[in-house]
Amino acid sequence: MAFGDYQNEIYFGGLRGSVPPYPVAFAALELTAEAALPTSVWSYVAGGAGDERTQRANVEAFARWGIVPRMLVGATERDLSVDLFGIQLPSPIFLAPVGVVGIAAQDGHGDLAAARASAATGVTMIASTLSEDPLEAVGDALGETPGLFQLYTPKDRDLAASLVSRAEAAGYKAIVVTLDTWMTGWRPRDLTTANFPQLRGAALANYVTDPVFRAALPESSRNDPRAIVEQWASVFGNPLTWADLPWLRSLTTLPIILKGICAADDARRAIDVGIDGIYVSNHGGRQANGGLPALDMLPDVVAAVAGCVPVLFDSGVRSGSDVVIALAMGATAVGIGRPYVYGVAVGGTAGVIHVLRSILAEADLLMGVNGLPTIASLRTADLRRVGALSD
Ligand SMILES: Cc1cc2nc3c(=O)[nH]c(=O)nc-3n(C[C@H](O)[C@H](O)[C@H](O)COP(=O)(O)O)c2cc1C
Ligand SMILES: CCCCCCC(=O)C(=O)O
Repeated sequence: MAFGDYQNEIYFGGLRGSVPPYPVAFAALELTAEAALPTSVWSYVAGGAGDERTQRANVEAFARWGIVPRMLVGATERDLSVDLFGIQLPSPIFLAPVGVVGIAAQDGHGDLAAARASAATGVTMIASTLSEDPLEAVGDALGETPGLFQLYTPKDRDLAASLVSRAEAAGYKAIVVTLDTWMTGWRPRDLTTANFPQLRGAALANYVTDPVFRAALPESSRNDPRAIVEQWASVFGNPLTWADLPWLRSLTTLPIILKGICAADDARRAIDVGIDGIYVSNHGGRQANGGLPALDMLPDVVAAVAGCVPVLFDSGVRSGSDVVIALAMGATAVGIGRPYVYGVAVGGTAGVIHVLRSILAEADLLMGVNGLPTIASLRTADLRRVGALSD
């Protein structure tokens, strides 16, 4: 079934009198998710760093780019598949790693909801270190869909090695190392609601199930939530440097992707030391305020990488048209972050499936009407900047 067929399901469902169960437009989804969540949870997932200007700029950046449509192509069949490390993925989108996502789910199992949606749609998921279900359970829920594991590298190297080897054993296909969040940025909404301590305790399943983590706790404290959170706080957040990369590389034969690389020089240097993939992201504006929109940093990185390794991208993607623009700029695959969290909030697994299918349907239909039926054709599309940065 073509991704765009989801449009027909919604139309004909509407004709039969059954309205779509979840909002289709992103703005409506956002409002519904906000209404469904307690204020402190909403503030955490929707909020960002500082006055959130970078977060807003991430979204607005997409509106400054447009594709020149091509006619008489007869793009009745579209192929949105991409290759990632030799794995053929049916679509070019993936679920970005979202920690603590369980707090947005009615049943607390947001990671499992996302993994089941990944299994149902074939959309790859990057499972966060900070999950409420152990990475093995999340991996099982992915079914046949390949998953990637995101590593928040702990200070304890043995614990890092243990997490990576568990991810390997659970069948994850790559390790995504996040570089930009070894400490949290200045997040006024969280500081105002003072909810961070409660959030921290909610997503430590990968730690409490880890033999290295458990061994570091006195036996009498292994089931004590306070001791677990304290132990976690003492190991979380290794401010990695270039000198750590050979060690990271030595942990696994799986491909390693670095998340948060936005400078061309950093991308080149990472490839020189054997990194297998670059992930352009500013963490959705949650870490550094006042920075450039992530999309505006993508072209330089794509040019620097020059096709040597895949370039993943996220931050600000809200629709199928955003996906198409990022692909036309050279991203290999495009990450969906907050929209899928809102899907969890409004409908659990079904909500995430709806969000993913809506984004894919829009991308598919857009490629058809623009006469750009494949990802390869998108790469050669005439993409024009339509406004200045200060618009
Ligand atoms: C609630 C929340 C939790 C996140 N947790 C993680 C995480 O555990 N690991 C990580 O690498 N990125 C994390 N991110 C960042 C996302 O992977 C992604 O970079 C970001 O959501 C993209 O921005 P957007 O959602 O505005 O499109 C998180 C984002 C949100 C919204
Ligand atoms: C103490 C660090 C917690 C990070 C939580 C997950 C995340 O990446 C986020 O953006 O929030």
